[in-house]
Amino acid sequence: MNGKNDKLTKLTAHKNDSIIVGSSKPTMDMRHLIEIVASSNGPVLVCGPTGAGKELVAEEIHTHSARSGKLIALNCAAIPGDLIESELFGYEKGAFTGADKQRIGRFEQSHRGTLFLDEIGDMPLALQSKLLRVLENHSIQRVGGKSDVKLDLRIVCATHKNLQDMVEEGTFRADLFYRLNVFPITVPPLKQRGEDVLELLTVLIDKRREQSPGVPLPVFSQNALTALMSYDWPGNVRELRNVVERAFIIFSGAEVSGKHVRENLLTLRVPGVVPEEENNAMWEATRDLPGHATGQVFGSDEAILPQPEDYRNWFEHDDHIDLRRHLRDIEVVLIEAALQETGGMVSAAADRLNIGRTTLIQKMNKLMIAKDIKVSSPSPRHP
Ligand SMILES: Nc1ncnc2c1ncn2[C@@H]1O[C@H](COP(=O)(O)OP(=O)(O)OP(=O)(O)O)[C@@H](O)[C@H]1O
Repeated sequence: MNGKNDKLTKLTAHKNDSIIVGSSKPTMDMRHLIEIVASSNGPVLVCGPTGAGKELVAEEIHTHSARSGKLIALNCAAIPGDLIESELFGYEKGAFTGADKQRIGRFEQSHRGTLFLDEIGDMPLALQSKLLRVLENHSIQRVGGKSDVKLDLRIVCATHKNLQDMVEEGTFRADLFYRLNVFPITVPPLKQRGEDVLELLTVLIDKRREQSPGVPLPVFSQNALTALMSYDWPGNVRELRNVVERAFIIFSGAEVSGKHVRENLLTLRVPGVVPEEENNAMWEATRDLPGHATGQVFGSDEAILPQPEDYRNWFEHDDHIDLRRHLRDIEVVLIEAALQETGGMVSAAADRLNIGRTTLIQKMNKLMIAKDIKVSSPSPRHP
């Protein structure tokens, strides 16, 4: 890393033997729980929203256990319901058409190791009772088989669904739920552990750099970091990983500003850049506004701001305007300009904008604007 990203690394990197990145309290608490539970052989239920790191928790539990076997995974949502049984239990030769030789299933593959059943909420009801029996008896029968195979099993399940609700609806067996829920671990959504964002960003940038050495890094400005930290992350760490991916593609070797983050990287929340036609239409429609044609609006001591009334004939130029977006853009530009003018002094900027300091701070938080606005930032490679 170079420049700001170097600083970022020093600020946020921490050394430990965990694959779970993050030093926020919720993450540390979760890691502590994992350490406690890893050494037991009981089932663990990992809950949390999609992309938050449930699979990583399963990996960590296995790594910290003393179990000598492998970590074997099965995603119950990714396999058609009628195939899950043979995937899990394996089958004997001739058990069904196409079973031309014996096959060992995931239960047996995970003997002395850990079986990770992802999306357990998607397991068909009929199989749920079979899983319960395995948990009680510590043995399985292959499909088409007659004898029991004794196994040393450790099961970790994960779900983003609310199993308790499913139990009430009758779509998840209560007895299995209580058997699995002995040791629940909840992976909090990323928005509840905002302090982890910078650490994760550093690690994800490093990982991405390892994949393509020689590609110049995107350099995140302070504003960009502030914007990332104030975002809600509905897609959690997976979404952050996608943001890093996009940053490498769009801003390789360039500085990423807060505006770039809002408009180019967090496209889930803020739709992409204004299409060129929309931009042109905006320019066409405002070129006749007072001051615009003469460059006075931004260029002269006698600048005249466009007046609200001047927008009255907007629809003579275009059929639509995204009002919320337009008003938000004006707010962002003026607040950033005021902060720049006052060297990041919030009270002074609030004076210039004729609003209260608290109001300005609320707006800065909402619009993800940092105090220390950069004077200029290079354009992205492919804006
Ligand atoms: N704390 C973390 N530290 C480092 N990487 C993380 C962390 N949490 C998640 N990731 C990364 O984010 C991505 C998504 O994580 P993971 O697949 O574990 O999420 P999940 O909760 O199992 O999602 P889903 O419910 O959609 O399967 C992976 O690339 C994972 O490596």
